[in-house]
Amino acid sequence: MCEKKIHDGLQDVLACKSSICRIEMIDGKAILEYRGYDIHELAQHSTFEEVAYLLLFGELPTKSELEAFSEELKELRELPPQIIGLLTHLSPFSHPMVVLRTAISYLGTMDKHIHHKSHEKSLQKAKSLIAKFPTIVAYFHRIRSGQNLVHPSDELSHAANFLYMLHGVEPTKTEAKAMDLDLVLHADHELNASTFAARIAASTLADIYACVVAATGTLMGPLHGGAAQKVMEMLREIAVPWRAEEYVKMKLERGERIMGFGHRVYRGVVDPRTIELRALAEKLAKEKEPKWFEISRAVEEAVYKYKGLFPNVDFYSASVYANLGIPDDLFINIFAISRISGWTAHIIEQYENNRLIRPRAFYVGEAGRKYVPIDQRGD
Ligand SMILES: CC(=O)SCCNC(=O)CCNC(=O)[C@H](O)C(C)(C)COP(=O)(O)OP(=O)(O)OC[C@H]1O[C@@H](n2cnc3c(N)ncnc32)[C@H](O)[C@@H]1OP(=O)(O)O
Ligand SMILES: O=C([O-])CC(=O)C(=O)O
Repeated sequence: MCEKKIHDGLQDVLACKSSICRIEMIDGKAILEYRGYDIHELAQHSTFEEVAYLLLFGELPTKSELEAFSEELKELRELPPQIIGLLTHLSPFSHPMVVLRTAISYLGTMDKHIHHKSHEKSLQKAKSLIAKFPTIVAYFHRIRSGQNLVHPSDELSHAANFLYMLHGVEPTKTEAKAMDLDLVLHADHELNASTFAARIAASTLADIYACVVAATGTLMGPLHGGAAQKVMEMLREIAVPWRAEEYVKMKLERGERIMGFGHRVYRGVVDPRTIELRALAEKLAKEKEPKWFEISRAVEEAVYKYKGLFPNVDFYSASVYANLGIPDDLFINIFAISRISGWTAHIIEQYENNRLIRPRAFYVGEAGRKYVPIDQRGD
């Protein structure tokens, strides 16, 4: 064991084969593809429903396949009354990500075929989870803020329907498009921590709900999906663009991390999603509140100046969500609403080409100690 190299944080370790998401650095530029399709093209032309289909089935849908898939999702949106009951019983002060993972677990108790892992059954469960995530998040938010539930609309897309259920009014075209684009950009990202957690659980042949709970819990951490909420806290603290440089300098001098910057894979290169999200944040800023985007730009410049780091996917998401009227503590949930499509695609891939994931640790503790009976250990 001693001579073997320890891959701290599993950096650059290839842990499995996958045909879902490709990240490659070519000529100093990052390429990101879902199932071989470039993220910029998907951002420009596709919808979340199309991308979810692509991730799950491996191919872009035909028009009729997309219609059927979208209809299926619509039919699966409503929650069983037991889940609504659960949402009303949970503390309104719980973090909505804790609520989401609790609701997923509860959904598992209601699935009579929880352990079935055939391709067809797993796809069915995946579609149900993708369809229900926005409803869980929107219902909990309305319950905790004492508002009536807004039931899913059959007329609206996945993204537009989420905003409708959350706010109780139909979003404008710009808002619906912005939400949809954000969901497209967050849908998958290879072996990020939450997807890896899902795959580890899947590799034990645990049920899909257990895998998704593992992923949801992992996404919540501030070094992963939790960063977007922290970014918003930072933007609020900075409050005006001219304070950004001084704030960043002070944080870096104290050895603190700036949330929404740095990435395990995109080192010294721009995350392609940032380009799309920055443009989206700018577009919304022109039509709505410009402040968050202006502060974000100033932070981006300062972090590059003092640390040479680029923003990651969580950074501009914050100002996009703020301008869509989404409360700060729902930011991670929005990530999950999108990423459930990637998680389930990876879980299915793991089930179908499985080997238990079980690395080793390099032991650094004491060895071969002699057991001392408790009455001989002193006080
Ligand atoms: C959806 C997502 O999960 S995207 C990531 C979201 N997370 C965040 O935004 C949290 C802030 N970012 C970070 O903490 C990190 O960049 C991570 C966790 C994303 C990646 O961590 P690692 O790959 O382990 O980065 P690592 O620790 O090797 O950093 C390399 C160098 O950049 C610095 N660095 C990395 N991120 C940051 C940051 N956000 N602020 C300040 N310095 C940073 C490190 O201090 C280190 O500097 P040094 O070489 O001078 O010591
Ligand atoms: O890939 C990662 O480590 C984190 C990330 O950007 C994501 O999950 O979208």
